Amino acid sequence: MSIIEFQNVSFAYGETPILRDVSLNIEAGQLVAIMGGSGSGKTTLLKLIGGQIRAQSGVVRVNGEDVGSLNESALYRMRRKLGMLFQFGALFTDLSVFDNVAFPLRERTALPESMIRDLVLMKLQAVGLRGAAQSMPQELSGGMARRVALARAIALDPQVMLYDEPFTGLDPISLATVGKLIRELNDALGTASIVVTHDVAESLAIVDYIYFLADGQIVAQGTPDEVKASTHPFVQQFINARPDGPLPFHKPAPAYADDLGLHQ
Ligand SMILES: Nc1ncnc2c1ncn2[C@@H]1O[C@H](COP(=O)(O)OP(=O)(O)OP(=O)(O)O)[C@@H](O)[C@H]1O
Repeated sequence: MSIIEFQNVSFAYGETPILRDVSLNIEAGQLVAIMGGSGSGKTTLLKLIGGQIRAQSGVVRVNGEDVGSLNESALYRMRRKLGMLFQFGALFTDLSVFDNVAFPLRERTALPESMIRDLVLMKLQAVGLRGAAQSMPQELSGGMARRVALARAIALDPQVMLYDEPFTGLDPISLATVGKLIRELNDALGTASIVVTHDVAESLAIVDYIYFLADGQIVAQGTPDEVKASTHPFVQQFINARPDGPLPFHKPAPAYADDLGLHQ
């Protein structure tokens, strides 16, 4: 069964359409990348899953539940199944690594402290940082901090993991480590995961499937092998990092001479 399902979803901010007729399915155990240029609607798509915004038409389902029709308490319950790692995955700087990972467990469960301790150590072990449990965030490298944020995001054993630019600002080795962890945790937890990223090489290395968004629409999709072999102009432009193509370098503008006031 699909854990995440978009059925002909359209979303607009006021009169400005952001997503148009988006359909996709993600099953348990699947790791999917959403790629697309700046402003193409990637973060909007994640917000629809979290229920921060509601689609004007179409249906977004998480684990079979129509997110757009949930009331506040049902939404709160649904969000417990979501783990999120946002850009830079900010840790609480006044809390130790241990307390950062314990935070969602203390906030959202009534588990006794002895059990919380075991769970925190298990999550830190999974990201290779049990040895840093007593460190403060400022003592960690960027890559380590991202891994702690990852341990915190999976603290409640989510069914769905959403990653918004998880690789931003990481050196190549930390980036590969975080990528490998995202894949391993996905498989170990059997989650449905979405990674929003600009990192083509890392996505092709770790994900099962890729959706390309342009201007609020899915313009191409496929497995990493299909994407590598694709002759689709948008995919070509994206994976070869060409500055111009279907995604134009120039934002549409009035004629240059008119803009400069060069009238005859
Ligand atoms: N609250 C808002 N009100 C109005 N417009 C918004 C709002 N939030 C985002 N937008 C617009 O919606 C469009 C899509 O934004 P979104 O954040 O989904 O893009 P994105 O693909 O994640 O981009 P990036 O890669 O730059 O983060 C953008 O043009 C943005 O300016």
